[in-house]
Amino acid sequence: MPAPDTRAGRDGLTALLAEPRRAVIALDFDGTLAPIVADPEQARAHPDAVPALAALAPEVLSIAVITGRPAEVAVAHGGFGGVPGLEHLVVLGHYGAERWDAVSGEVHAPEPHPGVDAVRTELPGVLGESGAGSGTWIEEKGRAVAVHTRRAEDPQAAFDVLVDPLTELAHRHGLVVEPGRYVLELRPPGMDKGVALAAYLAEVDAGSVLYAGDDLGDLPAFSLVEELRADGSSGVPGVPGLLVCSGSTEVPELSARADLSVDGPAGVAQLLAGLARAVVRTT
Ligand SMILES: O=P(O)(O)OC[C@H]1O[C@H](O[C@H]2O[C@H](CO)[C@@H](O)[C@H](O)[C@H]2O)[C@H](O)[C@@H](O)[C@@H]1O
Repeated sequence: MPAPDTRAGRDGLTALLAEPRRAVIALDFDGTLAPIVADPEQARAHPDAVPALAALAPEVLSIAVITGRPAEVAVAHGGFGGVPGLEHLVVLGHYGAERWDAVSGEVHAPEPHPGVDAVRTELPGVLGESGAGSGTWIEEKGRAVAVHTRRAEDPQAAFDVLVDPLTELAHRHGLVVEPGRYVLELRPPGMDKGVALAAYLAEVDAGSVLYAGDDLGDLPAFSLVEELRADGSSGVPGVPGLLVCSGSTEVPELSARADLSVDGPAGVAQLLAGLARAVVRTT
């Protein structure tokens, strides 16, 4: 097991290993469990990720995937359905607005936000006027739409020219812009990965948490874990936590906040497998 760089992270890992049956393992999907690829349709979980999750799951309180993807898409691309060991997996999709659980195999979701239809109609015109250029394309996500620039000649330049017009379009229809790795998503407000993780940890009465992510959309979950463990410093029992960055050169903000950085999805899978071995030894 690699040692976390911070005291708080080492405390989080110690708590997790001391009482694994009270630990929640929460993970982002793209860039954390699945390597980044140019076409989101082709993204799949790293081959070592699901076996590691399946080995770890029976030893901990629960495992949750918290993703910007629609829940069903993450389940399909992750290959999470029907896996022995993952019978209680939960996938919180659309930043927590949707929920799939392996027990029922069903997705629960709120009513669609009317602003998404309006944005969908206007988006091609806004993109055409923006000067973002070829290679910029729209991902249809049902409850949201995302504009990707990874395939543009200059992905960062295309991203930069889109920020203002897409923010204006989103706000005009009551939506927010979620920036990510060469992607700007226009989605309903009111939910983020911190809100989703807080509700989930309370629901299962977690005694510790590990959160792993790679992108800006994971920062609210990082903040939540930081808040929960800081509670312990004021005399109120806090929740120990370990923040893991699935490292890339694209998002330095995450590694700066993490207790432990690993080498992308391969490193995350290796960490999960190491945790599984460690908790089996201690239980
Ligand atoms: O919360 P996540 O699970 O990290 O999902 C966030 C976004 O991920 C996807 O885009 C990212 O992955 C693609 C496939 O590797 C890559 O092509 C793209 O550049 C990345 O930004 C997904 O397509 C988005 O809908 C999600 O919002």
